[in-house]
Amino acid sequence: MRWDADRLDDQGYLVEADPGGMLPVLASAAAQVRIAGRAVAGAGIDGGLAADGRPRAVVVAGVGTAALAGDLLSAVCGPGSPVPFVTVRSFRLPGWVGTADLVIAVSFSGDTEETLALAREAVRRGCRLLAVGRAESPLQAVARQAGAPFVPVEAAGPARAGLWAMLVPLICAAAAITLTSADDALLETVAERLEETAHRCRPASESFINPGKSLAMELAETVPMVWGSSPLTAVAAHRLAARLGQDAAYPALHGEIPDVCHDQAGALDGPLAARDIFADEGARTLRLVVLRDTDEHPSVARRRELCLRLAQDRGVPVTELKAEGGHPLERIATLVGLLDYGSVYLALGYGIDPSPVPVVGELEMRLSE
Ligand SMILES: O=P(O)(O)OC[C@H]1O[C@](O)(CO)[C@@H](O)[C@@H]1O
Repeated sequence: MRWDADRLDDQGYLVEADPGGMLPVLASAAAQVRIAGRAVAGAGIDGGLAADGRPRAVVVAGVGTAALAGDLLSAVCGPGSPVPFVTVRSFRLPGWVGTADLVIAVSFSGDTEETLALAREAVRRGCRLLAVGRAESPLQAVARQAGAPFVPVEAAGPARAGLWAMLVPLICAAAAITLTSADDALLETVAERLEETAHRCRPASESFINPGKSLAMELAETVPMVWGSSPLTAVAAHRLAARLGQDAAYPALHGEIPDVCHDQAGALDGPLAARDIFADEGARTLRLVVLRDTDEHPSVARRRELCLRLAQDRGVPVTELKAEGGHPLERIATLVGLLDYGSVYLALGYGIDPSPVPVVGELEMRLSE
């Protein structure tokens, strides 16, 4: 696999190399937000959730992108939330989860083993349950049997492309129990932000003005360390690493400042950061990608600035992206919209079809043997 930036401006190639249509699917993010908003209204979850009052804790049960939606829910509701949020991404609920808690089982397919196990366990324990997933899926059957509310997920492409379809119901559910604010106007603002990014990152827009293609060109041939400067942008960092792994078969480290400074800053003095004077240009592979939030703790902002300087002092290349907007959902949209394009363009620049993840398919096949 060879990186070739010229591929990104070859319109014929971008269609041919993307048979699963990941680029058009990315462009449908805004539509996903609007459709999900209508699905929530149609499911009538607001009244039911509000009538039962606030739970003791909100537990989001899911894996992969669904779990990431749970992390985003927690970050959007913020550290001031009177109710704790926990994302469970395996087969068992923690022992303390019980009748006073709301378990939200999320699965794009509605047919993922871990999530179904968690949803069934929540029912057995008498927890309040909300399910979000594909219509007529096994997850919907669990909800139906338990008499629990269900929000259908409608989106094209693989699960990772359905982030907005899964996240919007979670945000609306949290709003129904007054843990965040979210109304139609906010969803429309988020949709417009995603539309704007899709326009700027559209395949026909040339690399030199296309932020998605520029990001891919910066990431190419580097090992990215992606650091968020708030809990919200740290989830965006995780999102980029997850998408790179799935779209582009590409590794990336991620974390949140300040914690990540303790764990990963050491790499700035490591073998991937050092310049090999005997090698060609490509020898230095580390890149620091910093995802800034508008809402940063002052001590975090100071560490962010200093870490950027430490990287620059060592000649390690840096990419800095900043979230925009007021509401955290809007801010995350401005970052994730762009990062998703960067990841898909990176795959295409390497000649990789961004839709299938063959090794995960193989894992699932072996598990079913
Ligand atoms: O949202 P679902 O359908 O439960 O899938 C969970 C995860 O499993 C995968 O489909 C495969 O690992 C991921 O892409 C996805 O995030």
